[in-house]
Amino acid sequence: MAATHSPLIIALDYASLDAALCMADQLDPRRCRLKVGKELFTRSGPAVVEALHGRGFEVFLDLKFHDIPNTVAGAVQAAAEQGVWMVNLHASGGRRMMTAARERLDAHGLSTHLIAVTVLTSMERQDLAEVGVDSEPAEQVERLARLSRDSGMDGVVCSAREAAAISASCGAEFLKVTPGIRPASSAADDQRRVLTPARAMASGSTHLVVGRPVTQAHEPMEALAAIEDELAGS
Ligand SMILES: O=C(O)c1cc(=O)[nH]c(=O)n1[C@@H]1O[C@H](COP(=O)(O)O)[C@@H](O)[C@H]1O
Repeated sequence: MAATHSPLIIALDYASLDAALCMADQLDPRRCRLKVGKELFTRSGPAVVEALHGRGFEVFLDLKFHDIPNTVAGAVQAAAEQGVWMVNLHASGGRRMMTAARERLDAHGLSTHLIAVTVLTSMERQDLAEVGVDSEPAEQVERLARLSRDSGMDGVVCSAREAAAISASCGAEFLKVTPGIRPASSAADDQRRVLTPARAMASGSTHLVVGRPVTQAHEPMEALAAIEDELAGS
């Protein structure tokens, strides 16, 4: 498998294995990693992970586990045993859930990166209020990032807008995987807390998750190259 130094993770949000592989075949494992999420994995199962590994890509399996500790530990183990580079769970599942997942990976010598989703990048203050969280998103992200670090996570998923504060509190090495990346010319779609690629990296993101700005582009490789150019020039 080609290990890449690129911070780019392209989200393969497709409804079929064929569509996902058609996009993967236009991309280069030396220039990005790929993310497999809920829709694609629910339709195609582990076959998609195998197929992407076979093409040389490192895979972020984004299933955002959130359940009782024993169930999440088992799910994380199952993901890691497929050889994925990264897997995630929801930090709001709490300390015992995250610790159980960490301990399960360690007990089996599995080195998959384990990260926790803080506050989804589609959410604003009003969305948090409706689920009973009376905080600004940045404040809740910070709270969950510290809990994630203390529970043995390798990093968090957050908006790039919160990455600098997390670097300050949890350290530069703590992974900040940031979706909601939008080049200046792209639509925000359903995302709310967005930033451009260059500003996201300058803010301390360690990895950028990019979906539609690349996958919906007429020329996906050109869109990817434009992001690389923006990062190189920043
Ligand atoms: O865990 C994620 O990857 C994730 C967390 C989050 O807070 N927000 C978020 O958008 N994502 C994922 O990142 C990707 C963003 O895709 P685009 O909005 O098309 O760039 C999607 O696959 C989302 O599932």
